[in-house]
Amino acid sequence: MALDLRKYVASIPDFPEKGIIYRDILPLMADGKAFKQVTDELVDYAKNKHVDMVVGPEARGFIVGCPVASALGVGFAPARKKGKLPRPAISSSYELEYGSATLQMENDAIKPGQRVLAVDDLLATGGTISATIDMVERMGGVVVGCAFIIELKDLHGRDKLKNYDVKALLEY
Ligand SMILES: O=P(O)(O)OC[C@H]1O[C@H](OP(=O)(O)OP(=O)(O)O)[C@H](O)[C@@H]1O
Ligand SMILES: Nc1ncnc2[nH]cnc12
Repeated sequence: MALDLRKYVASIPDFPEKGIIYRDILPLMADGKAFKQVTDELVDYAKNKHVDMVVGPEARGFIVGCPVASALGVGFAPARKKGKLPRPAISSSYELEYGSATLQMENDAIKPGQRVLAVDDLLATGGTISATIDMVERMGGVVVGCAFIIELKDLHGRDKLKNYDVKALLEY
């Protein structure tokens, strides 16, 4: 029987700043059955999309994106926080719920025409996933879906993703 994944998300008030309710996926990842169900549900969403590559932003996008890529039998390309990649990289900057940041990808991580699934743990303002999509598209990739465990509806991240197919397993 399917688990109620909401029970595995911890909600922590006033982290990392007063007024933010931090939605913590680590309890979900710590439970093998819940983690597998998340992976299976995201793979199910992606399986008819003919995905060639999965991309995910550092850090929690790696935790969720890697098992999905592996289960789909495709590669994973990380979008890393600035200054971590040793080879030539492209950059994209963005604002988020608490602060701003720059992500980078190796400039040949996606080949022109590749069909890309963007994966992250959580959609808030949409800044992180939009920066990731921006880099994929500048390399010639085609984003065929955006998949999240959690969507924070009040932050309207979906408004930035109007041109994309979006899937979130849980809404807050
Ligand atoms: O939709 P947005 O407003 O961009 O927010 C969502 C992003 O924020 C969090 O990452 P964070 O930048 O806190 O980094 P972390 O994964 O390293 O904790 C989360 O994992 C998403 O990547
Ligand atoms: N409220 C939140 N909880 C966890 N991660 C986040 N990233 C952006 N907003 C977040």
